[in-house]
Amino acid sequence: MALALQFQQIFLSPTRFCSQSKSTNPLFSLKLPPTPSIHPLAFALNAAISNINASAEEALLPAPLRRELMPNHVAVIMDGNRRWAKMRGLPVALGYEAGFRAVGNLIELCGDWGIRILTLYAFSSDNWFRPKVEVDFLMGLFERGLKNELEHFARAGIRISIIGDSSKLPKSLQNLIDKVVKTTKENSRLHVVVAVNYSGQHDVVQACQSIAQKVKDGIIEPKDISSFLVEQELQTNCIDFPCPDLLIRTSGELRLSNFLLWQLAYAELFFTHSHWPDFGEAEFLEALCSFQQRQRRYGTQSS
Ligand SMILES: CC(C)=CCC/C(C)=C/CC/C(C)=C/COP(=O)(O)OP(=O)(O)O
Repeated sequence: MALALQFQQIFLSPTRFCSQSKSTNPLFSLKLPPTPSIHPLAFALNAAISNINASAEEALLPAPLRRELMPNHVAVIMDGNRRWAKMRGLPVALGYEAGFRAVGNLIELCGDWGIRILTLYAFSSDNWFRPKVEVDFLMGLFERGLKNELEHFARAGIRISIIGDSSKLPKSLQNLIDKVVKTTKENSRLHVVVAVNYSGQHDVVQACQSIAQKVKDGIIEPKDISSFLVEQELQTNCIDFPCPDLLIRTSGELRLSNFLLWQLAYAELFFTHSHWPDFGEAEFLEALCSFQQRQRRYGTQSS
């Protein structure tokens, strides 16, 4: 335990979820009038500021990425935290800690690169069957992370939502989740959706139950049930783009593990052998470049 603590102090010093947000620089949000000002000097000045504005926006995106092809919504299965720890002879808890830091880096990159929604699979409804000490550690990590970063989320324009059945979580975590969700709900730079005690099958089942109830109550008729209506009833209805454009799964497993089963119908998939704690900027860039080279046809047109 002492060794673990020492490692934590040396290698896992607390980092902020997001560093100083580049997009909060007033230059980036400066709105210029659509028509040139009357005085030529003012016009030249406006044009110069406009160029700074444009180049600054572009500078946030690494060279191979094209802004118009960026995914709106990225979902991630953060697999391999325990394997990462075991490979290094470390306690599992340190794998989760390192995974948590990788989350912070990814949130920062998504904010900087203009991704609108990031959905993270933090705890599946099957994860309760893990050793109690591990589950307790994860619950503590979620609580500590949310508490420490709340102020920072608020400042960095990050909105937090939770999907899954949070009624089974420790009461203190439930209360904190309510507070974080309320405090950040007006933020619009990046929407981070954390799936905790989540099951994709259960999400579809609860949507069916809700629709069945509406039919029973005479609010709708069976013929009114459509894909659109089902989507409204899924837990991801809290976000602007409910269906992810890109799913990333780390650690070499090629499966969905009950994550966003309906919502991933047309997502592009990116799998990597890296364990989640090792997933950083270079690999995220690779995933996005791969995404930008895909032809998304939604089963309709030929190429
Ligand atoms: C607040 C927040 C979003 C925190 C994130 C912390 C974090 C990384 C959680 C992931 C938990 C989890 C069950 C991962 C699955 O991989 P695994 O650990 O089971 O790895 P394994 O496949 O090697 O066993």
